Amino acid sequence: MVQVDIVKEKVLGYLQTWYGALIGLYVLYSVLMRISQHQKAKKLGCKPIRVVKSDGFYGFKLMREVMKLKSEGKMVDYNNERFIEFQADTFLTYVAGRKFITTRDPENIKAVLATQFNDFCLGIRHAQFLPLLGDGIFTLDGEGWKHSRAMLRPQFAREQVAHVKSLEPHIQVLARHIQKYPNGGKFDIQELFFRLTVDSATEFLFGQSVESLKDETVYDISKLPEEFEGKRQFAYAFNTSQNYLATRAISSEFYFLINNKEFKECNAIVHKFADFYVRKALEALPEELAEKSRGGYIFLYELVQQTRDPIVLRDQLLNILLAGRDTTAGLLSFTFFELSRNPQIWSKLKEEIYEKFGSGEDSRIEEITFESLKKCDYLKAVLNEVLRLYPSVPQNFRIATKDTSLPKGGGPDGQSPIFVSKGQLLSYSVNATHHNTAFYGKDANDFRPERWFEPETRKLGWAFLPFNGGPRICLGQQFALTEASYVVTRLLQMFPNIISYDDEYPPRKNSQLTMCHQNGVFIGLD
Ligand code: HEM
Repeated sequence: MVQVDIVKEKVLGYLQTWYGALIGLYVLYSVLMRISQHQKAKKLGCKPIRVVKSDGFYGFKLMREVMKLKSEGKMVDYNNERFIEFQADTFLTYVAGRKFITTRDPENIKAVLATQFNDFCLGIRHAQFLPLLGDGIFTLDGEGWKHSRAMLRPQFAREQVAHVKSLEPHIQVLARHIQKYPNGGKFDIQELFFRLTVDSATEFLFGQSVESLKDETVYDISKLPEEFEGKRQFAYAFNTSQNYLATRAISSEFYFLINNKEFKECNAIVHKFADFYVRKALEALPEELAEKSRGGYIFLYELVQQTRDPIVLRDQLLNILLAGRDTTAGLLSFTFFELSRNPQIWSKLKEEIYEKFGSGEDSRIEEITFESLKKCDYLKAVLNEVLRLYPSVPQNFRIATKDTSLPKGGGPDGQSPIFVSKGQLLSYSVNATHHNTAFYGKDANDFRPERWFEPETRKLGWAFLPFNGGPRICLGQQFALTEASYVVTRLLQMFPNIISYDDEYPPRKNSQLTMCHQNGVFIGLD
């Protein structure tokens, strides 16, 4: 009894110090929070999450392993394997001391992206991407995002994305690069696709391509109009800045530490390019813009009719460039990677394209339109299958804006709702969903476009989600599919034969902001 009194006295004495009182308050607050969360969870019908993994001391061991796997190009596949290993579609884990809910369950993904859209946000993506992207659709939450979406959505209407003609000059330059490797000589098509997509995207967005494909190996660059100093540096600067953004994203709350001189210089080059063309568009008369748009739809020229604010224009265009460029390059690269390994699929695709649009010298280029490409069923199946096996954004993140729940993952069978507290980090892996045998059968890991003609694949709903879903669904979906379809069609018409020089399967994948091949895609075409 005397002992208890002594301890009591000591604790009270300690609590009378300012730091003691502070700690006491914190403990009290935590206990009250836990009680309140427990009550909310009960009300929402939640049960404890079925699978919890500590992954070494608070996930520090896992983090080390994941960084190693990432550098080897194996992280994306490893993330899929964990669902299989844990026999769970949703689990809780720790990464560097932080609690993390991971899910591949389509019902949970649907809740996060659509039915409970307001319960989740992007978190600190805006701050992480701010130096390059400013305030734009891809990074904003809440009212700012709503406003951006309302402003940009009409620009992606069908007629706008229908312009495939402006792609042809870029394809011609791309073909010259391929012709440098005759008789099926080995080259990296991924590197060329990254240049193609930055060229076509800058033309579509700013009205001026950066023409990164036109280098001295295929072109007399002295003939290139240099409207201002810095245009030729754009592609390199944008790539470099993007890599910094990816590192800032991985660094989570410590993103601000990644802010060196190179990053700042590259951002400045990108901004200088964007500002130059924005200023030109703002200074031009409406009839001049209409004249310039005659050759193809220019996003900037339409957007100046919505806003005259040069910073808004710059930020939104760079947001779209970031969202649309690497994703399309990745889709094209994985498509040629798989086609080169699957001669039967290549032949079947050629048959469809040659029948519809001819081949070689007899190609009927003017017949390749948004509408006619949409009727190429096998081509659509091939692209779907690539997006299934290699979704450009394999894993994505959201943060809970309030105490809420997710429909699945709790209780002994994992079928009950789970509680998600405010501020909880959540990751959803569409890549893991796309590889789940429960939806795609035993051959879920195989590249088989034919599955897209089978009735069960057509009914997948939220189990096939390469473009996201709900209010934040990708705005450029039709644009990307049209561009990819056009490029595939034209390359097949020009080069009837393909060979693969990559023997590693599944391929090593580089997953920064978006996914691509770790070491390039080496093929031969002739
Ligand atoms: C294969 C090509 C593409 C894929 C797989 C893809 C996929 C996605 C995904 C998964 C998101 C959601 C990102 C998130 O919320 O965290 C997204 C958003 C977005 N995408 Fe795409 N995308 C592609 C091409 C494009 C293109 C070509 C454009 C524009 C020209 C574009 C414009 C956008 C925009 C503006 C958003 C933000 C939408 C919003 O937050 O409201 N995308 N895309």
